[in-house]
Amino acid sequence: MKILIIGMGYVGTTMGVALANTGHEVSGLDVDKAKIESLTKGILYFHEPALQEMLSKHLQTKRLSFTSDPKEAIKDNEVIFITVGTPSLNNGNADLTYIRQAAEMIGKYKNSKKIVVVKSTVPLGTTENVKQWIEEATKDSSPFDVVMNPEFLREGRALQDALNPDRVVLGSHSDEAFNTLEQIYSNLNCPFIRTTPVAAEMTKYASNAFLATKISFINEIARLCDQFGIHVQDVAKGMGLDDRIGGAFLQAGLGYGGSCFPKDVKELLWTADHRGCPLRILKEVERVNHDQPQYFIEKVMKEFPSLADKRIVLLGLSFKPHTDDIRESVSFSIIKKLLQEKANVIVHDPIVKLPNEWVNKGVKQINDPYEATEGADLIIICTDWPLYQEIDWAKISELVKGHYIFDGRNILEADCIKKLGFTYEGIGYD
Ligand SMILES: NC(=O)C1=CN([C@@H]2O[C@H](COP(=O)(O)OP(=O)(O)OC[C@H]3O[C@@H](n4cnc5c(N)ncnc54)[C@H](O)[C@@H]3O)[C@@H](O)[C@H]2O)C=CC1
Ligand SMILES: O=C(O)[C@H]1O[C@H](OP(=O)(O)OP(=O)(O)OC[C@H]2O[C@@H](n3ccc(=O)[nH]c3=O)[C@H](O)[C@@H]2O)[C@H](O)[C@@H](O)[C@@H]1O
Repeated sequence: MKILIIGMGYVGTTMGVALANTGHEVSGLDVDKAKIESLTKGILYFHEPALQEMLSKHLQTKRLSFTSDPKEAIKDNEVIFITVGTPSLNNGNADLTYIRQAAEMIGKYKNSKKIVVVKSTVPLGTTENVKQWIEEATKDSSPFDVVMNPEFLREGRALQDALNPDRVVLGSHSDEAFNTLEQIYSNLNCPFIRTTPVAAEMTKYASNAFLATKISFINEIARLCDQFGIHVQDVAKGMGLDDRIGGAFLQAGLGYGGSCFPKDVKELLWTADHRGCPLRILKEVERVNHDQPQYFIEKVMKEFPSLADKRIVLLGLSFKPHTDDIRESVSFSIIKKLLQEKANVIVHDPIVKLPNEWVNKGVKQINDPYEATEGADLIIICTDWPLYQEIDWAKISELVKGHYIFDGRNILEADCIKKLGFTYEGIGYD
């Protein structure tokens, strides 16, 4: 089938590659010409495991192409996915500017029957608005359907998730649209759910909100574990083996970051408040997450009442491993607090380049982990990159000045690290 995807970000690019891989003929459209230029040359402009290889492959099979020309792209394709961003406004509400622009663009250039699929995460009721925005912008009388089809992939394993999702949720009022989407996804071996657009929108927000809740829940339990000298990992393992609970998303640490959980939790809270139906549990989830970096810094400052002029090496800048995405990364909340305490901050990340804004504030990046840790007074781990488990901590113990490790992701074996002479502190783990 011929498919157009509007918005070549993390989701749109991954989807495009995955759909091309299942035999569809996919065009990717973006307003950002630099992204289109890069993708057309076969260069993935962000880091995502395995995606580069498959992008190159499907440029060669010619099942994947990219364009900046909305008129031709919309005319040529009957099925159009929208994967543009829905960032937070200052009040927490999602900014629908890009969604509306995409809808109006479809309306403007639409010349025949279309199925428009909203893949972006959009607030309750938005899919109906998309329909209206297309109608208002079009002179063309041929029919069109709108479907809400939320995306559940995770960064760092986006392609794997796109090729093997746990479920496909489709929200529409049209059987024909349901059938077309099921045909597009016919190679996927997972349950399909047919529902209304607004229920599909809610399913996406409720899923992210629930996962965020698991994280804040275990982080609070970890704080109590700290009080009693309990290893929270042991507790999470014991809980997770119960099928009704499940072991995923019970990794205590610095809290959740990224481009989605923080923004989607805010949006759902905003919507609930404005309907007079506040979500009390979710409010606390957000509060616990907000306080988690401060809780961690307080642990550090118990050992170091003054951080002024201390050489602190911070490991990990991305919001999670296997991605170069730093949107809402907790690492930067930690760096900010360390700078407020007048510390001397050195950072390391296997793939992220420190943005200039932070270089200008005096933060220094060193690309070799051994060179970075040389002369350190203390080390802070912010991202659970496997590299930080694999590096030679015995060698590092000979390079540092002070033997202190604060592990914000609980990734090191405390006993082994302590044997090397380090004082080790995790979260709910020491
Ligand atoms: N990043 C993720 O892991 C996931 C994101 N989502 C949701 O998917 C949506 C997209 O997220 P990302 O891919 O991370 O965003 P992104 O910011 O990486 O990409 C969005 C792209 O849309 C483009 N764009 C904006 N307006 C446009 C227009 N009128 N026409 C053509 N292109 C336009 C931008 O230039 C950008 O390249 C969001 O709603 C997000 O919440 C859902 C699941 C996973
Ligand atoms: O809507 C979205 O954009 C996506 O948001 C999350 O995916 P993502 O943000 O890529 O990454 P996660 O693996 O969920 O991690 C999010 C944050 O939670 C943290 N986390 C995760 C799991 C855990 O046990 N503990 C924990 O602190 C991570 O370090 C990271 O900062 C969801 O997992 C996806 O299903 C969803 O599609």
